[in-house]
Amino acid sequence: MTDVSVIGCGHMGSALIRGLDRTGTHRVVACDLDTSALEAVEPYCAETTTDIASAADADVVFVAVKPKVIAAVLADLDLPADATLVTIAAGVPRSFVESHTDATVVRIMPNLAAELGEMAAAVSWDDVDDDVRDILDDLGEFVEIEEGEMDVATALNGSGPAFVYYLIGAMRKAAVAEGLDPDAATTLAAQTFKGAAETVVQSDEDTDALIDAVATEGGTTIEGMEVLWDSDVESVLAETLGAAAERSRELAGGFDDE
Ligand SMILES: NC(=O)C1=CN([C@@H]2O[C@H](COP(=O)(O)OP(=O)(O)OC[C@H]3O[C@@H](n4cnc5c(N)ncnc54)[C@H](OP(=O)(O)O)[C@@H]3O)[C@@H](O)[C@H]2O)C=CC1
Ligand SMILES: O=C(O)[C@@H]1CCC=N1
Repeated sequence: MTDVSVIGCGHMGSALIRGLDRTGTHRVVACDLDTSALEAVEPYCAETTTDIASAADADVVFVAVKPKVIAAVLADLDLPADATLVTIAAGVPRSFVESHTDATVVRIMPNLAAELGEMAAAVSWDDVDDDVRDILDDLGEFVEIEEGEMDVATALNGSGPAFVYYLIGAMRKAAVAEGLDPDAATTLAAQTFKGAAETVVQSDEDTDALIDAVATEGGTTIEGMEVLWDSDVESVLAETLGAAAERSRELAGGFDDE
């Protein structure tokens, strides 16, 4: 049983809280200034509080507020050296957080699938912290990266769910335009992404080989793939990730002199 607190119970903080509740192996204190945010997570945690001091008494403290308020939150948060502070804020360097706390700082980029135990997270840290490792295992999959790679990870797995929602929506829309029932199209589009993602995770083959397996000679898939290969979809996706990563770098720039 690890004592965890989550400061900031908005979209990402509440996803972490709900995800941790699924495992039943953590005692979670939720902290937010907004009482309606606390009411929403109350069923999933041991305690809710508007008092940041009550959230400081935990082994692992997630700071899940927006980058623009993190300095104010850190100023009010007094953690002992044996605590671990997990920062999830896009673009906020670990060194900035370290300069405002005695706790060990771990920087992660999570995503909203934490709520379902299907999070993809990128983590940068010096020493492996077993409590944090166990928590991340409970919430999904994580990879360890250098902090310099955090901007691209933020684009890929942090912002990524939004890009994937867009792609699912676009395929669904196209199927409906071709005459499919909208509810059927939603199920088939979403489950196709889910199944394809699981195949990539479980297969030893690369995505080109997996495409070959779908594309029967003289069949339907190759006709669609020819359109994709001739299009600028690949460069549009590169631009999409590039824009998100660039914004992460810009946010980091705001913490250079602090
Ligand atoms: N959303 C996502 O998918 C992801 C977000 N992140 C990171 O997570 C962080 C939070 O993002 P997100 O959840 O989207 O933002 P939200 O605005 O949804 O949540 C932030 C919460 O923090 C609350 N808050 C503000 N100030 C304080 C304070 N002083 N003490 C306690 N709580 C406070 C806010 O209240 P109020 O609304 O009243 O200001 C709000 O409820 C960001 O740093 C973001 O970069 C990382 C990965 C994915
Ligand atoms: O959009 C954002 O800034 C946050 C970080 C990654 C996902 N959401």
